[in-house]
Amino acid sequence: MTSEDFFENLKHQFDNELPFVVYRKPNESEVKCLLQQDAALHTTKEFTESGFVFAPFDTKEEVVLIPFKNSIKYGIVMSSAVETLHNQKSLNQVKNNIEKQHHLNLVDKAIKATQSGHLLKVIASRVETVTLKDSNVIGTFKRLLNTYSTAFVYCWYHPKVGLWLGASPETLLRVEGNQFTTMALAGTLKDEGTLDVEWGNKEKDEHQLVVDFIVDKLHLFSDRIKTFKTETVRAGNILHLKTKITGIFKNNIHQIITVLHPTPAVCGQPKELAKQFILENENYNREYYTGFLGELNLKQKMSRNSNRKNVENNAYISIKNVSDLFVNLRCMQIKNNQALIYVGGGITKDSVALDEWDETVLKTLVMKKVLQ
Ligand SMILES: C=C(O[C@@H]1C=C(C(=O)O)C=C[C@H]1O)C(=O)O
Repeated sequence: MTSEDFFENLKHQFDNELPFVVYRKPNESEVKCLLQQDAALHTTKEFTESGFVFAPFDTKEEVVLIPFKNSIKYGIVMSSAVETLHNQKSLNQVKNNIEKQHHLNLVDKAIKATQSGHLLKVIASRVETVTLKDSNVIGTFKRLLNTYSTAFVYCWYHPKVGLWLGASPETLLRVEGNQFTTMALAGTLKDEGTLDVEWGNKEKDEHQLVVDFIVDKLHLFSDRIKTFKTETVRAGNILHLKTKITGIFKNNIHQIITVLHPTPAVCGQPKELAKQFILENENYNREYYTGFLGELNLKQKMSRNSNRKNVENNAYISIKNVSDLFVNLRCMQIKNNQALIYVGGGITKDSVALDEWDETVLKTLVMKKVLQ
């Protein structure tokens, strides 16, 4: 299939108001899509089905599933950049002062809460609306593909839910058989062209809090947990602190998702207190922002031993369940010719409100860069 046919099929699906998802995993060249053959709203509770999940921030809300069995799957390999009209100038509108003041108030309140109570960290977020001149969604998705090769780039649509696009730098959970990989991604700096940066204590502390939470929770279900060295990584125009964590789990994926999501990278610590603060104070609905999305229970053939000398074992192929879930960050929802861009940052007792505002402005540029 040519890339033209591929995108034409997507457009057709969208025009017919049928659910679909199209995505590319970090550092991969294959772009995959799932075209659901009906307009039904499928959901999952137990995470036992095979499909593509789209989960909201609030765990009380339904998790949407595009089931593999009701869908047509395509994939194309795109080694070189897709042809697009790239709009380099970002839509950096003059900030609405009311919006800014509102966010500063929220951050101030969050700082006070972390200074005076049991709350150690909370993510304060906001949504910024940009009016679009161009409503070509597939074109926007192509620009995302071209711009963010190291991110999980996606466009997800369901007529009963909405249209979302994003370029996430954060893995929630990758599972292959009984092995899992996750990451703590927290701590943000503007990318000034080098990875050799000095992180402040505020960033190091808020990062460590996420690492400790994940390791602590995973110990309940897993063996051989390994925490890798913390590194500085680039995500678009931004740098983050990242720590990879791996292990072997004894239970099912549902339990791990339940303890991980939402992590203190996107909610806070302690989790319930942070969630309560967010639901009471943010004054808007995050919907799927800081939720998660990705492939669930893909059946994948695995060769048991890749050691070439061992010819007998090489012939032994097993089928494994593979899931690859990402946190829904650096994302936007498109509604009535407007892009709703969702951004936030971790607040601790050492946060400075204006710096936190600047961080959210920086994060909006990730999506604004691909809008026209
Ligand atoms: C909440 C967001 O990002 C999260 C918060 C970060 C931080 O506070 O430093 C860093 C990465 C993400 O885990 C966002 O991008 O909207």
